Amino acid sequence: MESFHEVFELVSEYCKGEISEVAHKVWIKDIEPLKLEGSTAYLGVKTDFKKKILEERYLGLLATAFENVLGFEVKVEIVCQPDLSPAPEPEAPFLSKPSGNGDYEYTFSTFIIGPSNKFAHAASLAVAANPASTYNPLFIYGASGLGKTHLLYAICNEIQKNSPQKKIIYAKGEEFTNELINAIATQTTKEFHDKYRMADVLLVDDIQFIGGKESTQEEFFHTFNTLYQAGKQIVLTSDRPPKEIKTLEDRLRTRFEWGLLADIQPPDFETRIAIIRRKAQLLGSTMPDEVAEYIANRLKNNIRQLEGAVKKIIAYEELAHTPPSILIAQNAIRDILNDNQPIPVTVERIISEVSRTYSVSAQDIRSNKRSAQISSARQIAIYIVREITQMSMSAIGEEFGGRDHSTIVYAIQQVEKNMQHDSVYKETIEDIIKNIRNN
Ligand SMILES: Nc1ncnc2c1ncn2[C@@H]1O[C@H](COP(=O)(O)OP(=O)(O)OP(=O)(O)O)[C@@H](O)[C@H]1O
Repeated sequence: MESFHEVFELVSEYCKGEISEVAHKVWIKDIEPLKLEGSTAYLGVKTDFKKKILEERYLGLLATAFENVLGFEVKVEIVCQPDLSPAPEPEAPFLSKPSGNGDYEYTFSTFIIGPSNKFAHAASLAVAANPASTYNPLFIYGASGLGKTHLLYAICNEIQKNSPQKKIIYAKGEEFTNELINAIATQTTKEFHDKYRMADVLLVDDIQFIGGKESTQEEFFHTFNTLYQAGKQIVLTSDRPPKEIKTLEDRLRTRFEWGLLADIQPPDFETRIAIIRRKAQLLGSTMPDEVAEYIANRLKNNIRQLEGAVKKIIAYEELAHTPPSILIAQNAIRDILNDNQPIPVTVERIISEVSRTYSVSAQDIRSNKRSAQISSARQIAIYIVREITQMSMSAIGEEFGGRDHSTIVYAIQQVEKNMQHDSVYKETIEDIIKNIRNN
């Protein structure tokens, strides 16, 4: 029989499907499976409070999960043992420990190399082998779903494997921003500084999201300098190169360009085929050549989509006992393309991005106030709404304080005119549109 730990892993997995991710993380994930004696499972927790909550709310779920996994009825006993197994302090904590996507780990060995990504791959390998001594910072950029996060995690995993004592901190640009805002609100900015500035390796995914946010950029600037001067490695990813993140301050842009910029392009046909085959293999199956070619000819720009198609086809194979065929691939691809329809952008989202960029409140943008700064931000918001939504002029007017059709047309013409004469103005608007679309 498998060890009780393994049994409990399956129990925990079962529970995960039944309750929210947060509840699972808080109440179930950290349970210490102690022993199975007869048909009683003893589960350890660190505090009386946890024991109480588990007993009140989750005993039934745990019992059902055990029964499901083991095939017989199990009585669950929660034991509070604060001293017997104190929570070990991790040696080198990740902020949010990156691993993989559930099917496989994001490591160098699961990354397929082709002409489109070999430069970024080689640079990542070099950084992982010798942090802070080759390329610093390493800045990886490319469109969505092409493997930036995979490479970032691979660097993390490799450094952690070779030097477990190193403190690796991983965050998304958005998380860095939100954490800072929380720290400011709760007056814990010192803890925030300490946390990031103690890193031996700092990896920030989707750094473009700090663009336009003044205090975040300020904070990141100091974090960057502190780490860089102390000889620590920094790795950043973005959907575009630094010079195209128009709302990024120059002092950050130049720093991001100090090290190495490595781009990732969409994979060519051979690489797409290799990826399809490898994904099928990782899922314990094989993809017939004609099906692999069929997929590779239709999904060209996004590896996440290729992977999604392979997963669907193999799930179908397992559930319906039907081998992969072009017909099944056709359905899978149709589903993937439908699933990936962009979420419609709301006026609220546009206004909030404009408000952030020009430091004008969303309320003022929607109002009738006429100061130059507010009017200009409002005109830009109107222009962007017209550019990227299907709304009619009068519906847009409604959103912006009940303005009439001609006022909206006037605002759009003003912006178009300004864009022709002022390249910074134009690029900032393009940047805002990219952020809205990519979020
Ligand atoms: N070269 C590759 N070999 C194997 N798998 C890959 C490769 N590139 C991407 N993938 C897989 O494709 C999926 C999407 O990749 P990833 O999340 O790294 O993309 P991304 O560039 O970070 O996208 P986004 O900007 O949307 O976050 C992942 O599951 C990843 O493992």
